[in-house]
Amino acid sequence: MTSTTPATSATSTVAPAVSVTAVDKVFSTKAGEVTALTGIDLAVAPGEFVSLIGPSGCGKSTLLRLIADLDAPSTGTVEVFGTSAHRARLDQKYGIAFQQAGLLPWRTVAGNIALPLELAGAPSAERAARVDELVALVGLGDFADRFPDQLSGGMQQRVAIARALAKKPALLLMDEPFGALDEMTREYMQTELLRIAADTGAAVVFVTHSIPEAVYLSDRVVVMSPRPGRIADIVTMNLGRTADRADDLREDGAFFEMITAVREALHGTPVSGARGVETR
Ligand SMILES: Nc1ncnc2c1ncn2[C@@H]1O[C@H](COP(=O)(O)OP(=O)(O)OP(=O)(O)O)[C@@H](O)[C@H]1O
Repeated sequence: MTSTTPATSATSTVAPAVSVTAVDKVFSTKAGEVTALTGIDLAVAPGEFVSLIGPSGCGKSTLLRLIADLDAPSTGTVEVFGTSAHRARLDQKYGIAFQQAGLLPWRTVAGNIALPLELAGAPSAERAARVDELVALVGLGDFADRFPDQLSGGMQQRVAIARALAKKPALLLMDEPFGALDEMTREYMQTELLRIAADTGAAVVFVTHSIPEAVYLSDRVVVMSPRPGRIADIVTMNLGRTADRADDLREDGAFFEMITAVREALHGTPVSGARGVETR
């Protein structure tokens, strides 16, 4: 079942959205060295949706941070669309969204979404047009002038996603973006994210603790094991194109079969390591 190459365009000559090769990450702490990741090889195709799942401390966030160039690997290489992760960050080739929406409270919805465009020096007319497009894309057209504290958690998260998309990145890096939402809002946001990813053609690397969330969203689910963090398995979802997934997929037999497949892959990891993964 393990395949480090993308499920789609495996024979394509187009550079992968993400290419992680022979990566180790060792942190030096006062208590000694912590090997967070070892022997990581992973390629994500353009437009592909890949989730990272695994017990607490297996290195999911560390791997995402290496792809985002927020930290550097100890050995190995990370490339984004064929350039170094560092170059890709400077060129703003990806958008990033974390569990906390991280909005600026003194800026409106439109002001928050415009921020990356302002930082890039986009002319104000172009900025305004793009912000209009983005608030519509995430369904917040009537809320452009509101401030973050006037929005629900789900709406704040949609603003964060719109901000991440402002520069039209072909890659989105998301670390538990829906972890703080109630279950109904979370399911709604999952469906919205698939729609937005399909509309924009962006590849997504998505960290989650939830098996159903990973199964619903992904083309492939990367199952990680802890101490040191490594890829234990990669499970390809046989649920049709992510772009076409509707809410009723969650009640489909094939959906439950895929949940079982991911759960079994996780249970291949040490039993004590299963902490921190939700099966709901
Ligand atoms: N800056 C750091 N300094 C030292 N150790 C770190 C640092 N960042 C992460 N680690 C360690 O690396 C390991 C992997 O951490 P990471 O946060 O990537 O795991 P995770 O799978 O995302 O966990 P969780 O599911 O709980 O968010 C852990 O043992 C953690 O303590």
